[in-house]
Amino acid sequence: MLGNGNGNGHRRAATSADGALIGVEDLEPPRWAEVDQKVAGAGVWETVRELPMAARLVVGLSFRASPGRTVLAGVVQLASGCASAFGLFATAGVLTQLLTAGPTPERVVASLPAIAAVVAAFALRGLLDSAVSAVQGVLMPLVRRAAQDRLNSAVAEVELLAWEDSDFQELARQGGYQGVQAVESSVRSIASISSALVSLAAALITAALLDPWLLPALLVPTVAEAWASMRAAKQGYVNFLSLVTRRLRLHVVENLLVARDVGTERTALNLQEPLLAEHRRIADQVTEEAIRAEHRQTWTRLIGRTLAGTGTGLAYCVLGVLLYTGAMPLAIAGAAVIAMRAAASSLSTTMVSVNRLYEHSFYLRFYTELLAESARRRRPATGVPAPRNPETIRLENVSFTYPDADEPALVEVDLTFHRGEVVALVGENGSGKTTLGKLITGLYPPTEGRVLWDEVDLATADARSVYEQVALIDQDPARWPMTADTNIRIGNLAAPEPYGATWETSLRESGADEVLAKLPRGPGTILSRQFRGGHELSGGSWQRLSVGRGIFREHAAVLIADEPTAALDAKAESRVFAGLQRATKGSLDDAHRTTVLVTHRLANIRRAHRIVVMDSGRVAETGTHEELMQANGLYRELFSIQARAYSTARSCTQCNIAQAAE
Ligand SMILES: Nc1ncnc2c1ncn2[C@@H]1O[C@H](COP(=O)(O)OP(=O)(O)OP(=O)(O)O)[C@@H](O)[C@H]1O
Repeated sequence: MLGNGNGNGHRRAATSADGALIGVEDLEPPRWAEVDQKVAGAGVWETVRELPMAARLVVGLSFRASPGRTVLAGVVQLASGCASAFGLFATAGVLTQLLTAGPTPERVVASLPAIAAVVAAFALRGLLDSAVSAVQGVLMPLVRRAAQDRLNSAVAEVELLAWEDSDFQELARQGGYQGVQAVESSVRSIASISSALVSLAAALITAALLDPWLLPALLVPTVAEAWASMRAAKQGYVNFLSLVTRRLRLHVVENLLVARDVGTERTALNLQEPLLAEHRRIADQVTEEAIRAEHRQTWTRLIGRTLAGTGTGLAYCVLGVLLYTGAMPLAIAGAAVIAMRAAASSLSTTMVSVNRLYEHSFYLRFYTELLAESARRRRPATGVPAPRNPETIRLENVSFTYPDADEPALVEVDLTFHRGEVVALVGENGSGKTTLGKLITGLYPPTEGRVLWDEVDLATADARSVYEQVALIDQDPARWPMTADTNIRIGNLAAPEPYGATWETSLRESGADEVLAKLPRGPGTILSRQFRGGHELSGGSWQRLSVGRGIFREHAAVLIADEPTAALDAKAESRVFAGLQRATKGSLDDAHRTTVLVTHRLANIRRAHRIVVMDSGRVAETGTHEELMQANGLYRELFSIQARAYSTARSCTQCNIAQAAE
């Protein structure tokens, strides 16, 4: 069952006695799953109205993927239905002629044209069915591709902050997998419904023409079967929703069992057994619930079939009564039986297909919901380009809170950065330095206040024109599973001279030249162990590539370097800091770029034009090194702690170890 959310992300911390390895047993379901619970609780009629929406979406996608093949599929499918209908009329004709009074040889001869028509109808039906399979076989992968592409394009445009929202992440996972799969499967269901409906209509019309009483008699099993199928489908969907969080947990644990990035700790901490136990525990719950749901669905289907069987029995009773009372001649009865059997068979095909589409419609909802949510979370194109090489970047009373966070990460920040400045951001862990870097560059929008590049509020500027001018050396750099040189070149894929002077400078200033020189296949070595022959780098080497990437983005007007040397050795570190100082000049002819440097190594930033000290999301102090030392505040305290460690005869590390031992 879904948890009863109280809105704070999770409810109770589990103890080890609970056996929940993740630490929280009762995770809150995503918001969209709560909404869908309402959908699942809606009446059958309300949800049946979803079917045309589902059909419209899938046919629309199919049409966009291949208009010609979509029309062809529709025509061939309808023709196949018509061939079945024609076969039914012809069969009814044969039986009527065979059962009329008179000598048998004459009746057989008289029915020969009708028999020929039956054979022709079935042959045509066979041919058309093959054509249907052929067209569908081509159309389905095309529709899948179109659906996936539409989704990818929508998701690729969402703002960065959306990925901080766990609801959106899970919706993207479900929509991308279940949703796209449902689109593809729905093509077959819709095609089969259109053909089965033609056959069903033919059977019902034949039955009604033979005797109008047969029509209501045939509708009873139809309604019973329809009710049961839809109810069972909805029960399946409710079950799916109730297991969303547990399946997510299962997925996370499955991933931990095979993920390479946690492989070392997984082995060294002997975590395989606890992870397996956790997986089995959740899998047991999911399986039990799935079996219970299957039982519920089986009961529903059984009730539906019983009612449908009773209905069919009633229909045959009606036929018997019609024959007994002489209301229907015996010659017509054979055709009536054929029409009734054809109606039952078409009905069953229609129901199976409608039911499948009905099931898919729940998952198509993820798809449409993800498209809509992505559109909502996309930064609209405003047509206002960000100023090129802004003279100033001003934060006015800026506050920022992460989605679902209780506390703000930044509070009422007022700051101005000037072109050509190197500004260092310092402060304790969690004081808001990284977050501030993301706001300066427009990667996150402020919750309150404004970020202005010159006089343009970034909220009104086209996002791409902002990012185009940003170089970001991330604290935890991306390890692009590409060749080593591409790992640097993606800093500026449009560089007119990819291996020109800027390339050389980037390699030299970042120390990436030494990394490339040691690679087994040189710059063309693939840096991912996912690929055969792929190579892995040390943490420091990855960081050098990241710095190289930042410097290679020479046209950027704003450079944010977040802990760019945390993993570097002392020699590489001093080289990188000197390189970043020089890179501040950039390639801008008439101006320097603005560099923001986030670091804990205070000795490296004494030459920064300005130092901003952050404390609990607020700006605590600003000034040059000398000014801040004189102010005798937080900066001086942090600096003195580091300086003391370096000024003793022993190294800081030895010092700390010695102190700990004492
Ligand atoms: N993705 C996130 N979602 C929610 N909260 C976050 C996220 N990233 C950071 N925070 C919170 O925002 C606050 C500021 O974090 P930030 O990473 O900006 O600090 P920092 O000064 O860069 O820290 P450090 O020196 O450890 O890198 C912290 O309280 C942190 O827990």
